[in-house]
Amino acid sequence: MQFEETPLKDCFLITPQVFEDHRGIFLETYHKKKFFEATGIDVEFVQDNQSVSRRGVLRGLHFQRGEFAQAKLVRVIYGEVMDVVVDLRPESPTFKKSHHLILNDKDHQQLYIPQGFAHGFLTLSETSVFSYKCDRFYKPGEESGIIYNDPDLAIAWGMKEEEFILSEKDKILPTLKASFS
Ligand SMILES: Cc1cn([C@H]2C[C@H](O)[C@@H](COP(=O)(O)OP(=O)(O)O[C@H]3O[C@@H](C)C(=O)[C@@H](O)[C@H]3O)O2)c(=O)[nH]c1=O
Repeated sequence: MQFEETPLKDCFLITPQVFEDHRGIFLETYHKKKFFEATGIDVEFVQDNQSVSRRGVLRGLHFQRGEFAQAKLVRVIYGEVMDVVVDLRPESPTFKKSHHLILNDKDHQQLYIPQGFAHGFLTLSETSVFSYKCDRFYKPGEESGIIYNDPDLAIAWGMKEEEFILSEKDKILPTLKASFS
């Protein structure tokens, strides 16, 4: 299992060791001790989530407010997505910076997203199965976000905007400037 900090502070790309034999493959998807030794982050995950999406579905960019902020460990079990994170921690050297990368069921890479980030993903394959761990419980009413096509972030999602399928709440999320001026 390899850990590499992304251009965003405290946000890590994790590449598992994949063991392949005549039966198929095996990989560790989470190892608390290895995670701590590599990152120095002592996180306790309390909720696991899974979503299934079809091509063009864009979920995000989401976060929970204040004390309900969630760190997440995200991965793709099936298919391929463009995953996007934004550092929204005013005290961070990478405040208001975004990072995007492909996650898929071939590389099995994972992204550790600290508290104080917004997160979203776009499904590039016909279907995706997305799985993630969170260190705080879901808190309805404390959800917030940044609009996917924020002019300052100008995220390269890798697909034409006309093809995006969004929830009604994600269509009306505020801009970065409106929330963090
Ligand atoms: C996130 C979540 C949703 N729900 C419910 C609320 C709602 O009725 C239904 C769908 O919720 P949403 O539309 O918010 O689901 P979704 O748009 O997939 O939200 C997720 O997006 C990605 C990008 C994230 O990073 C996650 O933290 C989460 O915000 O599931 C839960 O019961 N528990 C949860 O933890």
